[in-house]
Amino acid sequence: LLLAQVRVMAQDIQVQPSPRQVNVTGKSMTIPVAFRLVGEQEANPHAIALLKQFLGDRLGTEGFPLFVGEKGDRAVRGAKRLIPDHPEGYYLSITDKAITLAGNDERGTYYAARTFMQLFHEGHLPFVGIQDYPDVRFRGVVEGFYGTPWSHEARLRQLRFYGENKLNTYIYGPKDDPFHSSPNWRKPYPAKEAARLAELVKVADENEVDFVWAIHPGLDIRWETSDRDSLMAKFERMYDLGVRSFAVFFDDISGEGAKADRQVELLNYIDDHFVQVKPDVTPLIVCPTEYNKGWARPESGYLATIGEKLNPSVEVMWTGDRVISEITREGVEWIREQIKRPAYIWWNFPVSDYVRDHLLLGEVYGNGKDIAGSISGFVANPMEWAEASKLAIYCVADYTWNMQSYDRSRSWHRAIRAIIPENVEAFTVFARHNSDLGENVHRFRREESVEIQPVAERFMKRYREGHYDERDFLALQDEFERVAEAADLLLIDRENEALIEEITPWLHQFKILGDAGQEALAMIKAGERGDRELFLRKYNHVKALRKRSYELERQFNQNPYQPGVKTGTTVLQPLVLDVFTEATERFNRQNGTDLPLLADYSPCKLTTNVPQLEHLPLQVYPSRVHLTPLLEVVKWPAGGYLQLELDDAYRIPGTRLNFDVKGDLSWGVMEVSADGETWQTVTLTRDARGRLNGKWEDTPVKFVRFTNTGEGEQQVYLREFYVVFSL
Ligand SMILES: CCCCCN1[C@H](CO)[C@@H](O)[C@H](O)[C@@H]1CC(=O)NC
Repeated sequence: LLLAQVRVMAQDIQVQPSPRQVNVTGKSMTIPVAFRLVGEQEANPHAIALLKQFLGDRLGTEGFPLFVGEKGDRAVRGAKRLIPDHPEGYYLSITDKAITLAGNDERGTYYAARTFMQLFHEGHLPFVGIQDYPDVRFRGVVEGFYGTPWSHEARLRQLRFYGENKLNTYIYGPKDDPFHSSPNWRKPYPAKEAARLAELVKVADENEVDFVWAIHPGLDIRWETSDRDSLMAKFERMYDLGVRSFAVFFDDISGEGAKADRQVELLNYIDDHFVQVKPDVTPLIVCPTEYNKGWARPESGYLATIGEKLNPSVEVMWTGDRVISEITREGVEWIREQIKRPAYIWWNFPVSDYVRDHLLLGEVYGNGKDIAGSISGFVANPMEWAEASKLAIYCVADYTWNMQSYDRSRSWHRAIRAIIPENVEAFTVFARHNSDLGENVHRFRREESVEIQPVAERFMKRYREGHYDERDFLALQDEFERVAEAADLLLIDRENEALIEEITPWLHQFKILGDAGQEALAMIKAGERGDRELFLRKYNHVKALRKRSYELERQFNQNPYQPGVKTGTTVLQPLVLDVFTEATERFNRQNGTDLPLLADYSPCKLTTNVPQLEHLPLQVYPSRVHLTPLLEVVKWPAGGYLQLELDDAYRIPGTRLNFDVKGDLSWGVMEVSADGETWQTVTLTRDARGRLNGKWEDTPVKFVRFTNTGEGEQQVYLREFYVVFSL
């Protein structure tokens, strides 16, 4: 046995998530050429399988002893006192005599094995004693977004990723799966989907992940025994497929399905007659209709009913103070009071189904580090881009396992190394400029381009004043070069093809941004040197790049909500536009020319007095304006109006309203006006799919508005509202 000559200190121990207690002697040993497993019969079979697969032919009947087992197993009898008395806790020790992997329970043993595997990577084994356990009981991901559900392969990769990062929960709840939600929640999955779900459950088990199957019945549930029995029957079928963890989602619904006492009656019935009678089913999880503080209405008594009448064994989900929000100590203490139990956090990040043209690749920050004792679970709702979501998921794994030691920047850098080790630098450049959401209906924002932002701001200010600092100019040029390089390096990356496939549209957009930035800066130099020919070359190149960018937006990632491909929207894109505009305006002044600036205006302004619509981004095309549809129920007060002001007077060959609403729309009226004073009503006709269509062929108008002229508040789903205009 050779003592390795390298000293290994605690901070050299690269274990993810960060372990709670690490004691080192400073010494280490070369990796034994052979190991023998002790305890195989009693230990968690998934841990044994993992070790066998990892050690491969190093495993034999002779060799260095590797003791594996749970508290009470013979193989780890000696370590009993050292095993942390916490769910999923473990004790790991490496000495010159033996290695011990001792779990407080089966999952703990599995985690000890995972940690052991990470200690291998430097080619020697440090002499270490680790006592570790997670802060949060249930940790993982809820696939709960609107949009294209993840593919089967993507889900398999996710489950293995969770096993590697000690996440123990995956909640299956894709809103657009018709067998999860309406209309087919009552029906069994067709054979093919059923087989796939069964495979997911198996792979989840192997990775010590609870596969939670969620049902979303609220859109059309009837509070009768027939629907209750349908739901129970569906759960039985999922149980037969191997599912041992269940959830009921009552989010994003209105009407009958939203009644608290009905929901509680059903949930208690499921708990009493299904969860509690099966030997091996984990606690039932519910996502309430009032799932964030912004929507909680004390007068409705909804949360009070949940708190008082729902069986205490049922977990209740919560997204925080708003739908999309940072989770704070104050916030979780508030909800704990209401629901009389710790909340099970559904964190709506990095979900991007309300900003679908953006990638959210930034750091995970803003959540309290002092909330572990007040929550029972923490699951992240990801983007429809499974591989790209791993960045945030990795950080959530770090955060929920050991909150106090969580370091947002260290975790983010480790996440990138874990996901694309061959192109860390390039992906870091890409991710740091693809992290903010832009203006959005939830008004949730994230930092972006943090390092270069002050340089860009200072440069533009001084450039306008006529004396910028050359070092700032060079720093910006360098960053745009890195942007262009990163895009090309990642576009040819073959190591994580699934990831590159997801982000390719954004990589093309990123390349254009890098080129446009360098060329816009070159316009400044050409202008300063009075080199008209060069200036015009660069000017035309930037305009061409802008057009390519615009065409890319029309071609990729088309969806009815936020179609297109946005990148660097918070700092770099505006900087390119500012530099281009300033340089062109100077050129025009110096040369008496009138080179047009880039058309980046928005020909349409939205005004409204309906709170949920206030910050609705518009999708503007050459002759159409779309309102971004909303996934949530919109409460439209009497007198509430939504108004579009066009940039000129147009005819309106077509306008469409698609409010998915119970009953008719007689309470609303659509009008147009040329001056915003006198209004004419537009006749709306309903088409086969229930959508309301109108048009205005008379005198051109500048304003279009829709008003609730009825007596009371209406609740609608704003599925579609667009105006086609023509000169
Ligand atoms: C506000 C209702 C629409 C938001 C729905 N949110 C997410 C953000 O868009 C969406 O991905 C998801 O379905 C979720 C619903 C939700 O937050 N449930 C607890």
